[in-house]
Amino acid sequence: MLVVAAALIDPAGRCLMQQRPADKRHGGLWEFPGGKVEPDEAPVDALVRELAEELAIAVSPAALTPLSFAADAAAGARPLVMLLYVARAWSGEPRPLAAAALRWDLPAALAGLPMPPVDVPLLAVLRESLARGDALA
Ligand SMILES: Nc1nc2c([nH]c(=O)n2[C@@H]2O[C@H](COP(=O)(O)OP(=O)(O)OP(=O)(O)O)[C@@H](O)[C@H]2O)c(=O)[nH]1
Repeated sequence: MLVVAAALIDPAGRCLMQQRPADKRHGGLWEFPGGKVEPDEAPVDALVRELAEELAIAVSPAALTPLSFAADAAAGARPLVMLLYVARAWSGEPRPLAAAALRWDLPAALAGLPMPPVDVPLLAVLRESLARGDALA
């Protein structure tokens, strides 16, 4: 299963995380907004679509910068590969259309949140990248 997700970073350097509804897989955990890539869909197009569906924001494909990826091969579950992009520009104010809640926090403050396994190393990469002041993040 290929999943795409975005770290939306605001001008204060805070990252948006959303909480999965209790009745879904990984319910209650905090995740990057995004979702599954459909067959024949380009990953960036899938992410633009998911951000519109989940948050009601418009993001240009050019504003999505690939950051890293991670894989989760947990026993009993479909192997998952997640591609994480960074975005600093979008239009609209993110609204929790699909999530139980949204929160904005500095990546360092997000580290203790309960999140799916693939998100943990990706959040660490994001923190390091932001701390270095990488142009891409
Ligand atoms: N969006 C998102 N999904 C994640 C993250 N980490 C992670 O393990 N996942 C998993 O990746 C899968 C994404 O599925 P989803 O349910 O969000 O995607 P979707 O909107 O396309 O699916 P649906 O329409 O079937 O509900 C879920 O199993 C979810 O638990 C993350 O940071 N963001």
